[in-house]
Amino acid sequence: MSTEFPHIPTPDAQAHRAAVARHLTLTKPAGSLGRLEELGVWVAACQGQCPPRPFARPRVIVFAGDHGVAAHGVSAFPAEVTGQMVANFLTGGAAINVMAAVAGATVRVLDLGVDTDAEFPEQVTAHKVRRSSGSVDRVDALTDDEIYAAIAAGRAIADEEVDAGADLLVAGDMGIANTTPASIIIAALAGAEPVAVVGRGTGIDDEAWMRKAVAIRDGLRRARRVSANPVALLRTVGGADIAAMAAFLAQAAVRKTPVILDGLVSGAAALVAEELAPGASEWWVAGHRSVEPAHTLVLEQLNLTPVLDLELRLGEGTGAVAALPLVTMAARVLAEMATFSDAGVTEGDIRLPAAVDVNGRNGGWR
Ligand SMILES: O=C(O)c1ccc[n+]([C@@H]2O[C@H](COP(=O)([O-])O)[C@@H](O)[C@H]2O)c1
Ligand SMILES: Cc1cc2nc[nH]c2cc1C
Repeated sequence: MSTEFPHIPTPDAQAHRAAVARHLTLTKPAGSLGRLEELGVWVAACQGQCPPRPFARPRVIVFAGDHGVAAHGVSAFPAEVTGQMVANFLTGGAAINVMAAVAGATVRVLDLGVDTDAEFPEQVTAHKVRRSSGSVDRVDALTDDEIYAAIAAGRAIADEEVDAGADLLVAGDMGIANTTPASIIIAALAGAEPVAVVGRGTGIDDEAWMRKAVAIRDGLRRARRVSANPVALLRTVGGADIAAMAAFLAQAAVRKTPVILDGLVSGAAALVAEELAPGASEWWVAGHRSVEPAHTLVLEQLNLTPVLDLELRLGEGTGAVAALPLVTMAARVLAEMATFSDAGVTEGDIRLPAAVDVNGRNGGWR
C-alpha cells in the first residue's frame, strides 16, 4: 500500500476571483462583512463556482481510538471511557450529536483503535486497525503493517464520504489520553519544547500534568528522530486514530472537498497531513482555537485564523461544528444577497478591495 498522495490541486482561482468581485457588487460597503466575506470566497473557490451552492451534506467523522500511554496517568479519565463514548455517539447522546443536529450535519463514528469490544461492532469496526496503541513515551505506537492500514483506512473513509455526497467534512476525535500523542506530534513539527505543549486535556490535576510532561518529553525525544518523515512520525508517536485522521484530511483535499478543522487532535493530524500532501491546508479552515496551548502552535504553523475562540476543549468535532453555521451563512450571503443594481441602491465612490483569503495568506486589506 502506498502512502504517497497525489499532487494537491489548489482551490479554483477563477471562482475565487469571481467571488471577490461579486462581493463588491452586493448591497453593503466593500469589505463590511469582514471575515465572513473571506469565508464565502473560500467556499466558492473550493466548490469551483460562484455563487457558491449551499452545503448538501456536511458530515462529521469521529475517529475513536485508545492510547497505551493512558496507563501512565496522563488523563483525568480511564481508558474504558473511549468505548463507552463510542456507544454514546451511536445513540445520539454526545455533544457532537446535538451540535451537529443544530448545524445541519450528520455524524459517523468509527473505531480505529478502541481497546474495548464495541457495543455495536457492525456499525463502527469496518476500518478498525488494532486495539489501542503502544505507549508512545517508550515504544512505537504502531507496527509497519498497522500504519499502512491506518493510512489506507483514512483515505478510504474520505473516499466513501465524498462518494456518498459529502461536500463539507469534519474530522472529530475521541480517545482517552490522545492529547499526549497529539502534543508530541505538534511539538516535533513546530520545533517546540515539551513544556510549551503540555495542556490540561480532560482536566488533569497538577500531579497528572507532571506525569504527562514527562511522557511528552520522552515521546518527543523519540519523535525528533523521525520528524522529517510524516509516516514514521505517525507510526512512532501517533496511533491508528490520529494516522487515519491525517490521511483523511489529506484525501479530502485530493477529492477537492472543504474541511473545517476542530481542535488539538484534529490539528495534530492536520499538521502531519500537510506534510503528507503539501497544499492540503488550502482546503481547510480552522473552526476554533482550542484552550490547549499546542493548538495555537498548529494554527501558527498552518497560518490559519480560527473562526471562533470559545474556550472549548472537548474534541469530537465540536469546535468545527460550532463554526459550521457561520461558514454556511458566509456562503449564503455571497449567493443570496441582492446586488446594488438588482436592488436599485446607489453605489458609493470608495471601494476598498475585499480581503481575498480566509486565512489571511494573501494579505487582503480592508
Ligand atoms: O480537541 C481538543 O482541543 C481537546 C482538548 C482536550 C481534550 N480533548 C478530548 O479529551 C480526550 C483527551 O484528553 P486526555 O486528557 O485524556 O488526553 C479526547 O477524547 C479528546 O477528544 C480534546
Ligand atoms: C466524557 C468524555 C467525553 C469526551 N468527548 C471527547 N473527549 C471526551 C472525554 C471524556 C472524558
